[in-house]
Amino acid sequence: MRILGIEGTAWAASAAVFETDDPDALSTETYRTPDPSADHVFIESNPYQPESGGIHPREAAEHMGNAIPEVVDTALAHAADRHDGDGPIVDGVAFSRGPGLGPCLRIVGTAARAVAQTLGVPLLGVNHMVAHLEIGRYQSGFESPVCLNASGANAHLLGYHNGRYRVLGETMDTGVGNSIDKFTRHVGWTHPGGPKVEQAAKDGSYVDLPYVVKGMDFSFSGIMSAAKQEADAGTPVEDICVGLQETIFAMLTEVAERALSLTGTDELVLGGGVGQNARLREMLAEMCEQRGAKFHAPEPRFLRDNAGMIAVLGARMLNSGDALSVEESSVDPNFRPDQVAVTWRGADESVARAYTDDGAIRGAEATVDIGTDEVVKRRVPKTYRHPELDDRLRRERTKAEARLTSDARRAGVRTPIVRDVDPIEAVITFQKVGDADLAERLSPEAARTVGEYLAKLHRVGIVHGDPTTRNVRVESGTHGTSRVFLIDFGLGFHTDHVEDHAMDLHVFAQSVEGTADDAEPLLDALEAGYESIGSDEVITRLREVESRGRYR
Ligand SMILES: C[C@@H](O)[C@H](NC(=O)OP(=O)(O)OC[C@H]1O[C@@H](n2cnc3c(N)ncnc32)[C@H](O)[C@@H]1O)C(=O)O
Ligand SMILES: Nc1ncnc2c1ncn2[C@@H]1O[C@H](COP(=O)(O)OP(=O)(O)OP(=O)(O)O)[C@@H](O)[C@H]1O
Ligand SMILES: [Fe+2]
Repeated sequence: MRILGIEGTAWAASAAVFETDDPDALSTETYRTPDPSADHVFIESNPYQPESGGIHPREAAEHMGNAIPEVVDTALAHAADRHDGDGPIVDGVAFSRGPGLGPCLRIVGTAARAVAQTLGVPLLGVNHMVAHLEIGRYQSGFESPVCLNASGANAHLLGYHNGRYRVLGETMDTGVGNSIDKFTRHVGWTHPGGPKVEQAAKDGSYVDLPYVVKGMDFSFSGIMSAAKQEADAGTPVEDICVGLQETIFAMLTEVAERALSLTGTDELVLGGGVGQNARLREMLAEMCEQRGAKFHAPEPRFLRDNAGMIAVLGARMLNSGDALSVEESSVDPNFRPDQVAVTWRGADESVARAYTDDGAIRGAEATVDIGTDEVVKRRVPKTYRHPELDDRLRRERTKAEARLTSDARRAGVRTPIVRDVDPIEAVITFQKVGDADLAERLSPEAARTVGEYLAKLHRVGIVHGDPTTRNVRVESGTHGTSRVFLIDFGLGFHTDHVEDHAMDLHVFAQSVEGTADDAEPLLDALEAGYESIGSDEVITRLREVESRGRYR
């Protein structure tokens, strides 16, 4: 099978030819690790380089108008060379349908339709974000990994469940590459800034910057303002670059680890242009090695925007009969990865794995030894993090967790009793509570209680910070009654901000959607529980958080 791919969502005008002698490796029925020697990928790209500032949509579209026909011609000439005579020179034309800049996407769509019609072959509309993560999954042969996409306009964690890619966590403001590029513009460097930050960081020393994760979500705006202020105050820019890399990439590594811990999977793949950064890859590889997980990052030509990843996913789509008619092939600048009906994967595959509790649990942050009536939680040093950052986080979180676990109980929420705290060693001894994590015992009744608990916390100005289905314990009593406990307050803090309260609900909802078969009744119960005690304003804000398009 031979597929032409076309990419042009923002800066890379790119065309590719993907050819495989092993089409079985594309299919879900004969699932197995692809044989890399059976594949051939040719990529021709022409990047748009803004003369000053960031990407200008109009200039980018002009670039696509000139460069797309050229790269497509080059790729088609290559396909013609490899063709042995019968039938059309490619079996299908795959193109980036979105997300991206509208004017650029329209040029890509027009080119793809023209080639597909001329050759009389199927048209394949690819979601660019799903392509960023499927390339790593295809190459690695991993069955059901957590996927971290670290690209320019986005940053998110995805896992496949029930026929779709679920967003397990994502940026609450700008994409990771765009955030870095904004800082480099501030200090007068040309676009793109990411590679320059990586280079400059080689000569700098670490400076502290704000570190913001909320469950598996995160945000970059605070750290970026702080970085700009440091630059204005005269801190050497190389030092800020070290601080930026250490902080941002530790955040991404932490949320990736939390997603592994939540889903129980032991496979991680990386995608997106920021994935070319060696320090990010090093942190992820180290984290995975330490928890016995497998990690795969594609080579740089498949990480940055490229048509190779579009062609490879197009081949899988064609293989599952997932072609588009010309009439329904319009582009979509806001195409979210969780909107894609995934036809090329088995309906019962899932990122969520059965959980084994063997007496010592490895969470995202800590190791937890489970005794008969006590548990000991140790925040062991994370060697992927800069030692200063690691010390700070372990100490702060241990103190916050001990204090908030007790504060929450006074607010009427069931939590384990704290028996001992050692903030220096970052160890807490708790009463053992519950007989399973909520992830194993999902029920609308328990979800309702979680809603009530969060409302009680918010009423006294406490945010949990990480209320996932693994941070709720359930104890079954006689006659079908059960008691519910909240644990793991390490990311908690005190605030009355509606946004932070809504984020607690959002984090819980995402953890349910990523792993439950029927999330709807659980989420309804969560909200009903919350509304019975908490403020409507928070639910209204939750709707807003959920609807935020993040492709800016
Ligand atoms: C929608 C689509 O157009 C968009 N594409 C995109 O953002 O291009 P991508 O190639 O995935 O990523 C580009 C970003 O990747 C950053 N980047 C490139 N090399 C880097 C490096 N060595 N270290 C850090 N960032 C790097 C650049 O600064 C830039 O912000 C996306 O995937 O979000
Ligand atoms: N007090 C407790 N009683 C019973 N089980 C507990 C208790 N505390 C923790 N556990 C078990 O240990 C697991 C990990 O604990 P915890 O969530 O506190 O660690 P973590 O490393 O912070 O995890 P993450 O950051 O991934 O949520 C829990 O999911 C739960 O199964
Ligand atoms: Fe991209």
